[in-house]
Amino acid sequence: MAEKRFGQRVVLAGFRLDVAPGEAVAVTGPSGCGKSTLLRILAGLDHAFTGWAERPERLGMVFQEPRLLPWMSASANIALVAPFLSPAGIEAALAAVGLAGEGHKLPGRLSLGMARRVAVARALAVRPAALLLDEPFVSLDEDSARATRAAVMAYCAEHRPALVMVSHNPADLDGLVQRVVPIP
Ligand SMILES: Nc1ncnc2c1ncn2[C@@H]1O[C@H](COP(=O)(O)OP(=O)(O)OP(=O)(O)O)[C@@H](O)[C@H]1O
Repeated sequence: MAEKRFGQRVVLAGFRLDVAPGEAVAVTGPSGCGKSTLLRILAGLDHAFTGWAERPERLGMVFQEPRLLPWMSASANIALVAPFLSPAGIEAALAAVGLAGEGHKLPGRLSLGMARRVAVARALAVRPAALLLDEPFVSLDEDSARATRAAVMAYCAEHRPALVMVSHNPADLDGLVQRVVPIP
């Protein structure tokens, strides 16, 4: 349950969301209704709100922008959050999102779509109990989006995290989530 104020602007008033382990939920709503704000609150990145939020310790988050460390290769960005993975494990994480053989590249040498896929691979690599995805497949071509969506679905089938995703794409809403929660 949360209510967040930005000056006079109030978002998420009276909003409540419960997501069980193994459940996948899409949050939809008009631009500016508070979807990204909700994810930040759920992730524990924003504490200045009225209400409460509970989350498991192991979180994976994909922001609207990839947010990779620009001085580290794609593989090193993943290794940073998942030091328990072997080089082969990191290569497998990249291959799962269609980026086999690209791990040596710095973020500046990746397209936006590739960087977004590295961000998804990084979020899955931490083996999160909750996965928070902010429009994760936007700006991906159809094949990349399909591969990346499949990687998320495979992770969910195997590890059963609670998944909260911001998306307007019917392909996500049909295939990936069990429930759509509109924010007014
Ligand atoms: N740091 C901030 N300072 C002031 N206002 C903010 C701030 N962050 C968000 N807002 C406002 O809060 C509202 C919710 O923003 P948020 O980014 O959560 O919306 P959203 O539903 O994710 O939008 P979109 O679909 O366009 O990404 C918007 O009106 C936005 O202008």
